Amino acid sequence: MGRMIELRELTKRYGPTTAVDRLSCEVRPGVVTGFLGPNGAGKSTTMRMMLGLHRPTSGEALINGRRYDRIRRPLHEVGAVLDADAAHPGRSAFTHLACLARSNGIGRARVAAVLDEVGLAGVAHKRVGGFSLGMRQRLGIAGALLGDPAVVLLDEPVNGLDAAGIRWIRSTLRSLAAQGRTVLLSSHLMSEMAVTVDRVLIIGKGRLLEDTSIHEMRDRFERDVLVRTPRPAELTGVLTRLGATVTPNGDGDLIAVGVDAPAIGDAAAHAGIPIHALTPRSATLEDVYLQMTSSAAEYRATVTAAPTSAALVGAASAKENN
Ligand SMILES: Nc1ncnc2c1ncn2[C@@H]1O[C@H](COP(=O)(O)OP(=O)(O)OP(=O)(O)O)[C@@H](O)[C@H]1O
Repeated sequence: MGRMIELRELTKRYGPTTAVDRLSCEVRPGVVTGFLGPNGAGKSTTMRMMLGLHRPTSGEALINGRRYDRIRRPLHEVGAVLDADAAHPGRSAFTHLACLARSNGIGRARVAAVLDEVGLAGVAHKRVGGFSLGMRQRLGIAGALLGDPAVVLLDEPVNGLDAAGIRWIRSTLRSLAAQGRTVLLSSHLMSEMAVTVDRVLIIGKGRLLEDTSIHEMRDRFERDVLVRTPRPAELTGVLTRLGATVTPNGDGDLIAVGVDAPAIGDAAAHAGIPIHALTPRSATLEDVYLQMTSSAAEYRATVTAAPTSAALVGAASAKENN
């Protein structure tokens, strides 16, 4: 297989808890993939199995076609940042990386190069204990890049970072992907992911809910239009004849799906029905994600009124029936 991550029916149970449940998917090179799910969904457990830190109950996780424990020089194939505080606070950044490098047969020149790459060259000999969270994250990434690996894994890399730190991580991951690497990062926040990743793997309760691109996710969830009119019954008749699905929203307004705002305006004008407001709306990715994962949390869903549109609820419940 190519240089990528492959999960095959990966499963991890802790006593009665199934943390990861027959997860099968591929993470491709050349793009940034987000591994997304609410707290407790199984992201960390999955990443730890990819890195050979936990043994799967069944199934397997392959990196470039091999299980981690079969990889002879792991740092050269997969770099990981699981915990920003992995470095000893009393050591300097350089010493920390030099120890890591030595155990993998990597020279000191490479240590200096990665420190430069992450912007820590100026503080290479300062104690890690005095580093900010952003600096510790950079150091973690420097460690992950030491062996120039084709696969890079990061667990919640932007957690707690300020805006500049998040921007830096984002552009760093993009350039790593552009170099042809496989980049997987976990998060529980869709808002973070939407601007950073190309593809998303969404999990809930250890199960794969979605494996798609951000673009596809945006496109799939239909838009709707909020319409305010003093003659809702008549307008509903007109729009229904145009093929729209119209539902009252409870505040006296109508929600129309399957027809866009200009068509609604034209049809209303043609019928002589006044329009007081016409608002196209789209479900945000955050809404879509919350809807998806909340139904996973309940396993089988009674789909309750979504915070956004009727179209969104329809799409999400259709998916559950698959
Ligand atoms: N060592 C363990 N022993 C027992 N249960 C565990 C253990 N590790 C994880 N779990 C359980 O497995 C499930 C998945 O946990 P995991 O930490 O992988 O989720 P996560 O998606 O990474 O969540 P978070 O975003 O909170 O880190 C949870 O229900 C958790 O309680």
